[in-house]
Amino acid sequence: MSTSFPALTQFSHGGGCGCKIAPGLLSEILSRAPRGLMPAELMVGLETSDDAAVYRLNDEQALVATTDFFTPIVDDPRDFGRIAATNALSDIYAMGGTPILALALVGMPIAKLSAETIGEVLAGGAEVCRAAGIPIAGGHSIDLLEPIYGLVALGLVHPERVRRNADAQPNDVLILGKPLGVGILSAALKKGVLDAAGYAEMLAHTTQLNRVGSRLGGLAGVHAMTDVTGFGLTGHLLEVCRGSGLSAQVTLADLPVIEAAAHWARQGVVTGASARNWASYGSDVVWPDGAAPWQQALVSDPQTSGGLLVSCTAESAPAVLAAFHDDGFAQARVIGDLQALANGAAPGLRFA
Ligand SMILES: Nc1ncnc2c1ncn2[C@@H]1O[C@H](COP(=O)(O)OP(=O)(O)OP(=O)(O)O)[C@@H](O)[C@H]1O
Ligand SMILES: [Mg+2]
Repeated sequence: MSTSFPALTQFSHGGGCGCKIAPGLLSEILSRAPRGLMPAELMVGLETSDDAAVYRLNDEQALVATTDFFTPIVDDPRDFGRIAATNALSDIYAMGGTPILALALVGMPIAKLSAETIGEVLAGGAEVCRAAGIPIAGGHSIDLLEPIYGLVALGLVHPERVRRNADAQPNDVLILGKPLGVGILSAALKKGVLDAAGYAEMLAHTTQLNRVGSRLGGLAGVHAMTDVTGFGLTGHLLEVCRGSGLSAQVTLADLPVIEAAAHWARQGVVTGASARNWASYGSDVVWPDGAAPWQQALVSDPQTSGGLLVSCTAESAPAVLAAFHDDGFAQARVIGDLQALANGAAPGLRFA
């Protein structure tokens, strides 16, 4: 961590994916906008809150398009740039796609931050795009009160390898690629109680590219995929359930968890966004009697640059887990499954 730059989180009211507008309010806002055009080539649009738009170019190729930007979640400018870029590319991988190019989105308080500091943020983003094998081919930059950074990301995917969040099938198992808790670690950082090892762990997870998604899109048993970000595991899994018309069961004891995050959550160190997220899930979530409040904070914890959530057949689960493990996602594991809806029941999620 460099010390020669001003601490970036002092400029942000809430960092990373924790500054996303909560799902309930977002859908209310979006419902007020007139419905846009729906060309036949648009394979994935707004309707199921999916990770990216997908537009069929020809029989072999579809364009995947997404954008993500947010305020600083860490103090170090280069680390902030790396995390934001890794997060922005994640939605391409979550559709089964491969990124081809990015544009940078930059808003910075230029009276408070030097060109050198802002340049470090951009260098962090450039480092990640280079690792992902793509150029940053342009962008847009404005003077703003709070720093924001992110990317427009474009990718390609074979139309048959597109993995929506709405195509999960009954009896699929659910596999989560990264452990939960980076939001809790960011709350500990903001409180000044996160040690160097905790910071290193947060950075390791948030800068790990979800590249394995391109490979998973090619596995026949993989029906649906999304990435877990600002709405927490519960929010993004509910998007899968609603889009697919299914109910989910998740076993709390099977969740991969960052140990330091469990420690801080038990002490009550959590983000404000987790309570907002929880409130927005409403009655679609059944919570077991006796489960601890820190576990509730964990399943609603906003994950900045979180893991892929895969819905696949039980037969393909070993191959999915092997792909994750090969790609360095050591803590990927099965966390639950999906079932058809009972007569008249609404899509929902039950924790056990
Ligand atoms: N202003 C907006 N206009 C149109 N669509 C929007 C707007 N803001 C958000 N959306 C859409 O709402 C949905 C929000 O769902 P969600 O946050 O899970 O998406 P996401 O892009 O996968 O998030 P993340 O980038 O954090 O993974 C997405 O489909 C997104 O494209
Ligand atoms: Mg997403």
